[in-house]
Amino acid sequence: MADSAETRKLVYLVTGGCGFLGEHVVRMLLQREPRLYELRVFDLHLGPWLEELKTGPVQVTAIQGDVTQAHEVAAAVAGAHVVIHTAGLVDVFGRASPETIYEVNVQGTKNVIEACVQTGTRFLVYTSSMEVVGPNIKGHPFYRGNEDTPYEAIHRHPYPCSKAQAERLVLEANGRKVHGGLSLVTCALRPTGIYGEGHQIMRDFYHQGLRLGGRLFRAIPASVEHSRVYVGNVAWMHVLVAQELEQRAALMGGQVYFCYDESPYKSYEDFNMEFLGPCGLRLVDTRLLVPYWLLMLLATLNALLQWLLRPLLLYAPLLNPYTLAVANTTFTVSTDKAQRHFGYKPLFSWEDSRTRTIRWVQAVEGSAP
Ligand SMILES: NC(=O)c1ccc[n+]([C@@H]2O[C@H](COP(=O)([O-])OP(=O)(O)OC[C@H]3O[C@@H](n4cnc5c(N)ncnc54)[C@H](O)[C@@H]3O)[C@@H](O)[C@H]2O)c1
Ligand SMILES: C[C@@H](CO)CCC[C@@H](C)[C@H]1CC[C@H]2[C@@H]3[C@H](O)C=C4C[C@@H](O)CC[C@]4(C)[C@H]3CC[C@]12C
Repeated sequence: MADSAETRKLVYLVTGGCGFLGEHVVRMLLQREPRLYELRVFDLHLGPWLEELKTGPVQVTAIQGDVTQAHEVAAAVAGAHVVIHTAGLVDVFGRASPETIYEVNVQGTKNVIEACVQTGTRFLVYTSSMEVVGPNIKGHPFYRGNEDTPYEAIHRHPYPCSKAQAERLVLEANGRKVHGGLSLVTCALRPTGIYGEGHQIMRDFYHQGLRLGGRLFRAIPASVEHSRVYVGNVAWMHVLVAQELEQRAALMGGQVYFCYDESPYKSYEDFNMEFLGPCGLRLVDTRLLVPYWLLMLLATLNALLQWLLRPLLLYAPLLNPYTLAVANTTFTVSTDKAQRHFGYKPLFSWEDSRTRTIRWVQAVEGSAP
């Protein structure tokens, strides 16, 4: 497509644009949205990599800001055509207080919605999560489910509760009149566990394996399957939704879409080994599964230690009763809703996604944990 000033007229805002997913969304927009005139990247912590993007044809505006501050959000949103709201506090490890998680995930999302209404921005894409659905506190499996599969979505943990509340707010806002009299069009994307370049938890597992002499110990039975999705495909879905919302407002407005691709269904650990294996780690003899009661004991002990040590230091290991429950419950998605509604096809094959992630883990090798 011609790269003329006439074709470039849209202003996009990406909140959380310097996070794991946000950075991929930002880069994907620059590659795949030829109508882009200005790209605003809003984050609490701006990445130095943004500088290198400022030399291209699109005006990249870095905005250091906090979604919990309504005036900062309103200033960033004013004049934007589309907002992609990925900013969030992703914490299932007890690093932040429940109040802070709600403040960022729920109040932050309210602020984004109100800013759209006040300033006349019509298109809002929200990054929700599979956790809005499950796994639930009863540990019910969600097997090859889609957006319409009945499931008891009951949660206690602040992260899924906050994402569920925020998603509801976004969907309820669909159709609200914005400044200027037109209607707001919103929708929510629900990624399953995202992986790929920049995935902090993968990095943590890798360093843990190195510390254990190149070994990881299987904790979860291989039969417990999870859906995972490559970050590049999640970013691509966000860009496609943003591009299609105007033309297909009646169909897509107020809808939710799981994020999916061709990544295989596997247990969380077996899936991670697809990348960590080629980087020299091995999962110790599959017959020597750590017994579940022992894991539960360790997880509970970790939670207790976290509570006891809180006045002195932050102790937030990967294993706690909540992460154990999530890891130990099947949650797999099988749907084609995104394809039917806006023509989504994964941009990256499983082989591409795997190769890119392995290359990234190999580059992480030697870097500080
Ligand atoms: N990582 C996953 O597996 C996964 C899966 C499903 C959904 N999600 C959702 O995707 C989104 C992005 O997650 P991620 O994995 O990239 O996390 P991340 O922590 O890497 O990115 C979140 C970004 O939001 C920013 N942020 C946090 N608080 C902010 C605030 N108050 N104001 C402005 N910016 C703030 C952070 O600085 C960070 O750059 C989140 O909304 C998360 O709930 C993530
Ligand atoms: C029992 C441990 C022994 O190896 C393994 C613990 C693994 C857990 C740390 C992760 C298992 C499942 C992950 C979650 C899932 O992939 C989906 C998510 C949704 C998203 O919105 C945020 C991240 C996460 C909650 C993700 C977090 C890490 C796990 C609990």
